Amino acid sequence: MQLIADSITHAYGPLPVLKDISFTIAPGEVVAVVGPSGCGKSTLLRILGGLEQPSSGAALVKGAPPPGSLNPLTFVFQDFALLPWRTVAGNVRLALEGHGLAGKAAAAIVADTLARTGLADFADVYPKQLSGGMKQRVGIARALAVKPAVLLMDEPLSALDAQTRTLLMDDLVRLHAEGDLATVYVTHNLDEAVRLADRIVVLSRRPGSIKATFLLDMPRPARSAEDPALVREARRLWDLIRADAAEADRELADAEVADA
Ligand SMILES: Nc1ncnc2c1ncn2[C@@H]1O[C@H](COP(=O)(O)OP(=O)(O)OP(=O)(O)O)[C@@H](O)[C@H]1O
Repeated sequence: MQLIADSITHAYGPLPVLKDISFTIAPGEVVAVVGPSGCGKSTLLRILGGLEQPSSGAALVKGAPPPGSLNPLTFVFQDFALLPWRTVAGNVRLALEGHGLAGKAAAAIVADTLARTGLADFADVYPKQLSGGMKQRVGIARALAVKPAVLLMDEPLSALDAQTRTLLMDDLVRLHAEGDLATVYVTHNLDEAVRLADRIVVLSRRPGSIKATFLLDMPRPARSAEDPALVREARRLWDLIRADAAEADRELADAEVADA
């Protein structure tokens, strides 16, 4: 299944947010979306996932989702969004219950998903007993349980410390090596983008339009944070974003002063 951003333009009332965004996410691909604060990254992700309708253009799906997919487009958010009164297994099962799946069939999927995400020993633990990294593993497990074609990840690691981020990036690399899962990965963190993405879409400041697209053809499992080629790519990205980011920060600061 392909997910297609087809000339997406969006405004909130008088505020133009996105301008003529087009790209395609193929099976197995990881596309990172980066750009200055407020340029419309999260809005674009919500539109791609069908949570919002764009002012013009469309988010299109072409082809069939993987067999057994309960939710072809599934979100993973920064704040984990776990239910505190449910165990790890209970949180993952919740995603299945939403699709009418219970009993043995659900239990088998939950067990398989927990094993794939390194959570098998934590099935009966409650979220408050888990570190931030483990909580986000549960968030990812819950998303994987419904067998998505495309994961839509909005700053999934930005609440975590650097070490935990590295571990979870390793997890994501492994999960993508298992099959045809595709991901749209919104991030501020250019190191995450160059570690994980096949393609990086760089948005301009608001209204976000595509300023550049970077292709990274190095195999994901072979990449490491210290790799000089990746460090160079991250620097090229930053050079491209820097002026827009500074301007976007000034606009935000001006807006805050005006609000005060
Ligand atoms: N529901 C909404 N109603 C009105 N304005 C909104 C809404 N959601 C977002 N905005 C505005 O649209 C612009 C883009 O927001 P969005 O969250 O998509 O940007 P972003 O690039 O993800 O930002 P950040 O990098 O800070 O997370 C911002 O100016 C924001 O205030």
